[in-house]
Formats: sequence, C-alpha cells, structure tokens
Amino acid sequence: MQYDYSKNKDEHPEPINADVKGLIPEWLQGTLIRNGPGLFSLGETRYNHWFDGMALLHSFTIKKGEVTYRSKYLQGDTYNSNMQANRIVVSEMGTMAYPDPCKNIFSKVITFLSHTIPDFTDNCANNIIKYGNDYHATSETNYIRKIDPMTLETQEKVDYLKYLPVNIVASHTHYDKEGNSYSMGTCIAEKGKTKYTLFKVPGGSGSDGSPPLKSAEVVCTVPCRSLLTPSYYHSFGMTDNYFVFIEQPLKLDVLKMATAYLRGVNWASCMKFHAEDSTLIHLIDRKTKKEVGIKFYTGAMAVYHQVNAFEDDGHVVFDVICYDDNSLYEMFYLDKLKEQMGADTMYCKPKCKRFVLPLSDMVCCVTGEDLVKLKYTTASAVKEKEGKVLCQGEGLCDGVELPRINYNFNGKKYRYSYMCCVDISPVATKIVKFDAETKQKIEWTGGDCFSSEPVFIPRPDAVDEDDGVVLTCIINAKPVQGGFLLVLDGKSFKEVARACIDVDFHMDMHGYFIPDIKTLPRPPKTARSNTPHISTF
Ligand SMILES: CC1=C(/C=C/C(C)=C/C=C/C(C)=C/C=C/C=C(C)/C=C/C=C(C)/C=C/C2=C(C)C[C@@H](O)CC2(C)C)C(C)(C)CCC1
Ligand SMILES: [Fe+2]
Repeated sequence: MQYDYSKNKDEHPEPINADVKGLIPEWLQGTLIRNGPGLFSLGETRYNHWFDGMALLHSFTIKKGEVTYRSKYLQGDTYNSNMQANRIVVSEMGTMAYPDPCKNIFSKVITFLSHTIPDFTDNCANNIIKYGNDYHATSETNYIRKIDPMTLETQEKVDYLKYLPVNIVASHTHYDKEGNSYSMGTCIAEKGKTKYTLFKVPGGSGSDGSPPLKSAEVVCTVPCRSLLTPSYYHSFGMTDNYFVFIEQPLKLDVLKMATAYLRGVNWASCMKFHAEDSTLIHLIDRKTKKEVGIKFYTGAMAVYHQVNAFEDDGHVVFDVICYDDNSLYEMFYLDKLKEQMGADTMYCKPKCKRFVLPLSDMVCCVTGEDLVKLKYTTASAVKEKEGKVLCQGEGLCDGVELPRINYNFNGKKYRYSYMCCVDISPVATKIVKFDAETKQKIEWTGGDCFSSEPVFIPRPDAVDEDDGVVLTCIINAKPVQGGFLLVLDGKSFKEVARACIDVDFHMDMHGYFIPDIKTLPRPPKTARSNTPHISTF
C-alpha cells in the first residue's frame, strides 16, 4: 500500500457535511483542528522535504452527532509570495529557494545578500498552539500565524523575537489547569551566549486585543553546552514541579547555517547527529526556576516527541519516543519516500522508552549504586563520580510515533498512550492504545487506509483515564473513496462511529481539540492525590 507524499492537495474552505455511520457520543462536541503540509510543487519548483510543504489546515466540527469538515491553506507571507511568483521563493528547512534565473543580475545580487541574514518562513505546517485565547499554526521558526479556529482564516503574523529572545521555538507546548501555556525556544549566540529559554504565556492574556505573547514571562534559562552548536528539540516534558529538557546530540551548526545559502545547501544539512556524544537530561525545578544539581545523562539518542512525565516517590519518570540517529528527518525527503514506499523498508525504528531520574540526596549514596527505587521499571540511574548520574531507559514498546495521552493526566502518573504504528513502512496503517503498566497493546487497523495521530478526548466527569474517545483522521488508500474521521472508544479501542467525507485528505502532523465551552470536561471524581486537571487540549 502506497501513499503519495508529494501530491498537492486541494483545499475545501466551505463546510462539507459528513455522512456519519454509527453513533457519535452526545457529549462529544467541539472542533478538532489539524495541521500538516499539503502543497509540494509550484510551477517548475518543488520542495525537497515533506516537512517543507505549504501548511494546509483542516478541521472537523462535531455538533449533536453531526460532523462538518473544511480545509484551508495557511495564507501567510510565504504562501502569498510563492503563489504570486508561481514558484517557491521562500526557503524552508529542507529546501533552499534561489532567485528566478530570469531575474536580472541586480535583483539576484540583492536576493543573495539578503539571504546571508535571512528572514525566515512563516509557513507553519507542524502544529497548533494556544496562547491566551488565540490559536496559532506553528513550525519552529520565530514566526507563528494566528488563525481563526472556526473558519481556518489566516490572521496576524506573530514574531516571537518581538517579545522574547528566541530564534527557534519548539512546536509542542504544554498547558496547565489555569490555562497557562509553556513553551521553549533557543536564543542563538546573543551577547556571546547561546541558551534555551522556557517561557510562560498566562492564560487569558491578550483578551484586551493585544498579542498574548506580550504577556510572556521567562520561566528559566538553561545554558547551551556550546555557543555555536545548540541542540535541536521538538518537545519537552512538564510535571507539577519540574520541566524535563533533553539536550540531545542532534545539533545545529550555526556557522554552517550562516553560509548555507551561499554554499547552495539547505539548512537541514547543517544539522548533525553526533553518535559519539552523550545526551544530557536537564531537570528544572519550576519553583526555584533552577536546574536540580544532578547531572543526568544517557547515551546518544534523538527524540522528537515526549509522551509524558510524572513524579513518583522521589523520582521523575518520563517516557519518550527515541531513535538511534537522525534517520527520521532523512526518511521524509520526498525522493526517498518514493523509493522506500514500494520497498517496505523503514528508517531506524522508533522506540518508546521510559527514563527515571532519582531526586535522592546524592551525598548519602555510593558510587555505582542504582538510585532508581521504583519497583515497576527496569530503568536505571547509576551514580558516578562528580555528581553525574548515568541513566538507562527501559524499552516500553517499539515501532510507535506521534504519541498522545489523556492530557488531563499530563504531568501525572498515567497508563495509556495512543500512537501511530510504524512497523515496516514510512506510513502508519495502524494505531495503538498502549498500556505502560501491563505493556499490553490494542491495535486498530482499517485495511486499505492510513491513519493520523490519534487524539484522546476525555468524557466530561470521567473517572478512568481511558474514559473518552480517540479521534483520528483516516486517509483512504483509494482516494476516490474519500476519507473519514474515526471515533474509537477509549477503553475498548473499538469503533464507535465514522464520519465519511468525500475528500482526498492530506497526511498531517498534529491536531488540537477545542471542546464546546458548554461541554468542558470537569475533573474526575477521584480520591487520588494527583487529581488530574481540566484541559481543553
Ligand atoms: C529560525 C532559524 C532557522 C530556520 C528554521 C526552520 C526553517 C525550522 C523549521 C523547522 C521545522 C519545519 C520542523 C519540523 C519538525 C517536524 C517533526 C519533528 C516531525 C515529526 C514527524 C513524525 C514523527 C511523523 C510521523 C509519521 C507521520 C506524520 C505519518 C505516519 O503515517 C507515519 C509517521 C508516524 C512516521 C535556521 C535556518 C535554523 C537558522 C536559525 C534560525
Ligand atoms: Fe511533533
């Protein structure tokens, strides 16, 4: 079964009514917005990499058992400039755009000079972030684009650099029960320093009409291991008292980036996985805003998605999807995807691993001691000299990506994650519910179809962690038949309903569910001390 990653997809800005088969629970009301690349060639030009494609937003609005669908290209500056020129004129991570050979020599020189200090793309094709009451399409440059979550209209361009010293910002954000958002960015070589900055955007900020980022506060900064080779990261972990930041040996070479345009290479070629390096794990105390004084590290790994993190009996436990190299990015070059699709070969398989960071007083422990005292994990953290602790992860399961959880359990002890299965080819034909306690998996597969990231929506008043539904957008392998939004029961992982839409969906990355305010989930009635909170995520 093959999916054509380089096919340009049509937008459907007018709402389309779905044909619903089965029964959508009456409490499930709201809009699932999803984001991903949808256009890969324009005129004579084409993008090299799937992540570079122009952002196509789509949404499923669920109301009283009915579903309406719409999709719309993000009309940012990048989109408008490309469309106007009928060619790709703005560079992306994997594609460097060069002047039109028909342009005169003067304008060519200007373009060249302006690219040595480039203005970055606002083609935000990766995720959706909520700051204050505003929703934004995001990638990882300093620009995000505000959107209308109901019509998918593109609104203001927001420049992080106006409010915070961050050149690159991770496209995954965390939210707390008060509606505050937490993000993380890198400030490259400013005043001779490169640092990672965690910042908070207060919930409700921007209600006076100003951009919510105007109220952003720096929570803490972590100095980078080296001035000119900051680590790449795509997400981080958050518990009630800590942030977990993985400084991995997948690094950007800033000097190479500064000369990339002149050398005729893309920016991605300036990102390298250093297999000989270690991975540093930073644990930041949210109260003191400082790192805990223990140097946790593990072997070289590449992580894009953290599943969850929580505190348990003097330890911080966190689960991640990790790789032994940077082959995930390499795999998504469009030429490679074409080759691999037929061959059923796979890049280095992703592994879901659990790491445990002991918070014990290091003075009382002896060198060589495993400081992990939790009975339910084989993860270890061995004390070494000079306050260093070597962590070894426990393999939870293999061949999974795009993890989602019941976000009410973010930062809490949890059991279930919902993920795409990527066993043998670069496209997911199955999704899985994984139980981290029993290690049991329940899979859903629909035969001739490809599934997107599964999003868990808790039932209002739910007590159990898996009481709710899982929504996933299914692409039909035979595009003429259209796709559907699949609604699975969170507990049994069995189909509850599907909303069929006569549209050839695009493969997307991430989504965000906005519940109708009237149906906001309330905290579960439970006696647990770590009572999960209300979230709209
Ligand atoms: C700002 C700036 C720069 C520019 C930075 C730029 C252009 C950054 C762009 C960053 C982007 C677009 C990052 C995107 C990251 C995306 C990630 C990590 C995506 C992961 C996707 C996964 C795991 C996909 C999984 C799958 C999908 C989607 C479909 C399924 O069927 C199969 C499966 C599960 C494999 C410079 C040049 C570095 C200079 C400094 C300053
Ligand atoms: Fe992601």
